Order: sequence, then C-alpha cells, then structure tokens
Amino acid sequence: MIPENATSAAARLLGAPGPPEAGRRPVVGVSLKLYFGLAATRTWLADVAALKDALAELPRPVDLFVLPSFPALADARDLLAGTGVAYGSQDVHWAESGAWTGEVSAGMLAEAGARYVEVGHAERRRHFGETDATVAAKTGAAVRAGLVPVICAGERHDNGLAQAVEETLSQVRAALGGAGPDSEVIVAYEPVWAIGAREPAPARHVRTVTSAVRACLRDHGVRGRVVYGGTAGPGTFGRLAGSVDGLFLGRLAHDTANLRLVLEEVAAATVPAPLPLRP
Ligand SMILES: O=C(CO)COP(=O)(O)O
Repeated sequence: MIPENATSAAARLLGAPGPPEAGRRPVVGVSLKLYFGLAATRTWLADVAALKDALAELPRPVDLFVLPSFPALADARDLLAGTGVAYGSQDVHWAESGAWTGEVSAGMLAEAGARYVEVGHAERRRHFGETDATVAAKTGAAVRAGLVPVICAGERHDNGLAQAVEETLSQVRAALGGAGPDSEVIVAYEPVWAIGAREPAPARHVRTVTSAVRACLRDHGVRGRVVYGGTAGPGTFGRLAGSVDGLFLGRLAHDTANLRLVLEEVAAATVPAPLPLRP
C-alpha cells in the first residue's frame, strides 16, 4: 500500500499517481440533473452569480461551469453574464441536424452560449441506453462545435482498484475515439457506486484511477483535465489535491455556500510541480 504522504517521485516509481502537470487551470463543475424546476433553477443561478466577487478574489483562477436543464440555458446566459461563470448542458445529440425528434445539437448549444457539454453520465448509460459508441459520437459532435465535452466515466461496482481502472479506461478510450488529438476535454471520474451516496470514494482509490486516466489522456494527445465526482463537496478536494484538477459536483452544490467553500479550497491547494518530460 502506498502511504498518503509518500513523495510524489517515490509514489510514481511505485506506480502510484503523481501530481498533474502545472499550468492547467483548476476547474469546478456542477450538474443540476433534474433536481430543480425552472423557478428554483433561476434562484440557484442568481445565487451562483452572486459568487462573482468571491470568484474574482480567489488566490488563483478557478474555472467554474454549471449545467442546468435545457430550458434554463437562456436564464444561465442572462443571469451569469459578466460573472465569469460558464454554462452548458447535461447531454447533446451527435447529429448536427435532421429528423431527430426531441434532440438538441451541439451547434444549437453553442449558439445558446454553452461552453461545456456533459456526455456519458452513468444515469444516461443506465436509464437511456447510452453506450460507448453513442458517447464517442456525442464527444465528437461537441468538439466539432467548439464545446468542451465533460466525459463521465467510472466503474459500476466497488470491486477493487484493478477493475475500476480497467472499466474506467475502457470508457475513456472509447469516448476519446470521437475526439481528435489536441481537442480540449474534461474527464469526470465518477465511480457509479459513489454517486448519490453518503460519502465520496476513498482518496487512494480516486488517486489511482485518475492517474491512469491522466496517462490515457496524455497518450491520446488531447488537452485534458481530470475531475472527480460522486458525493463531492467541501473537504473532498483537499484529500485529492495533487491528483485531480477539480471536482464535478451534484447535490452538495445545491447550497451555494458549499460551492463557495469548494472554490476556495480548490484555489488554495498547492500548485503542483511540473512532471518530468516523457522520454
Ligand atoms: O453524478 C454526479 C455529478 O454529475 C454526482 O452527484 P452527487 O454529488 O449528487 O453524488
């Protein structure tokens, strides 16, 4: 077992995760899923907009994005204007246009001012039959429209680290098949068993899987950031600092006081040292 306080160099030698490369801006995202109606979403967006000064005063910049339901995108555009908070959607269709009743294209999202689009969330895989192939197609559509795909990936059951790494990497590799080299992506590592749970996944587990995801992004040549999601909230990033670029929040961001604490915690974390160049 790798002690939590092992130096990063020693930890890398042992095959454990090292710190991410310096220079990537930390990032915090929130998906509202279907928790709020339109009026409640507007109230919440106004509360997020009120974090503008707190965001500007952070000791280092942190990207913040929020993903409300489709009908609230226009409200996000209006309420978040001038705050520095970006927004996007929780899903996208792979086709640019055509006979696809009920679907929303990446181009239309870009026109609506979206910057990020979530693809492949576990709930979409489970309830709406999303597969690695559809997630890859959606990732490609997002990239072509100039959006940043937030690729969700994670193992379904807590059956140990080896299986977690294998299942997660297989989802990430498949999704990246839709994104060319040099694309900008975010991978949200979300172990399914830690979503909607009482506690986030243990830090050592997250560190190991996200380290493997980071290596996969590097091999693929994309500009990627890796965040953790699954009952994440205040206190989570502190335990993971050095292994992820930020967090992807659900329920615990409904109270924006929590969101503010998370932003402060992420901004205050030690800036990681650069990794040595690959041979
Ligand atoms: O799935 C998640 C974010 O997309 C995590 O949700 P919770 O933080 O509510 O567990």
